[in-house]
Amino acid sequence: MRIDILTLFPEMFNSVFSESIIGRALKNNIFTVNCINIRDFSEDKHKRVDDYPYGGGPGMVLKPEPVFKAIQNVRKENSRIIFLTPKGKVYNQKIAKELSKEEHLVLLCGHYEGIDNRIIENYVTDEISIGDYVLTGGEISAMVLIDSVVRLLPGALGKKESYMEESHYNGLLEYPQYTRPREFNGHKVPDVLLSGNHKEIEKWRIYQSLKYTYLRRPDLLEKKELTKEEEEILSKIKLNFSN
Ligand SMILES: Nc1nonc1C(=O)N[C@@H]1CC[C@H](O)C1
Repeated sequence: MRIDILTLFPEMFNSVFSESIIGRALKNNIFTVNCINIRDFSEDKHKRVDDYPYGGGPGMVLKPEPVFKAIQNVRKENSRIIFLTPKGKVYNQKIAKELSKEEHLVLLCGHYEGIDNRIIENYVTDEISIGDYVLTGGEISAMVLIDSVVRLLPGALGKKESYMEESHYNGLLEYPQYTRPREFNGHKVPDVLLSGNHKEIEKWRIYQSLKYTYLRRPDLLEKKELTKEEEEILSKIKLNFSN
């Protein structure tokens, strides 16, 4: 997978691409990435990339020409041109999985009050929001998208870092995790996890996953096709936790 990032602040991405799992995936050529400064495509002698909004109002708007030139400079036939914006569809693991199968992602990071709408209407394929809040720029949203997509690419996660059972992967919240020591500040690890009884451990994990999802994200349960066993466990949970 190739990822091109169109941004006014390419330096913001340095640590993301040099550290941890994403840094290692890059080093191992699991994906390639290129940060492009939109300002390099401004033909204005002052390298301006923004201007006042037509119709008045506060703030500035990203001009269409430099953004268009930057997009044309990187786009390929089947590129997904993704504009990060609070007005987009809210990002989730399902979208991450879908994007992880693409060959080429172009991430357009907004700034100021936004971007000239003619770019969105005519050249953007996807508008994605990472949540209902307003950031100062789209760069952090782009980092969130890259992290969640790259970790799904074959070979990105090492043997130890399985993602098969993580929250929002199988549609439910993940069960609680514990590691050594067995007792910490008087708090013990649940006995079942020390029992070596994998059937019981699996049952405990399904129960915990359904419990957390029922209590914190019942909306995920509505979308999830539960097995008969999961339905039975959920009925017990509802009895135990019905307030
Ligand atoms: N929430 C979000 N999900 O993706 N991007 C955002 C976001 O707040 N973007 C900023 C809005 C104004 C500035 O243009 C950039």
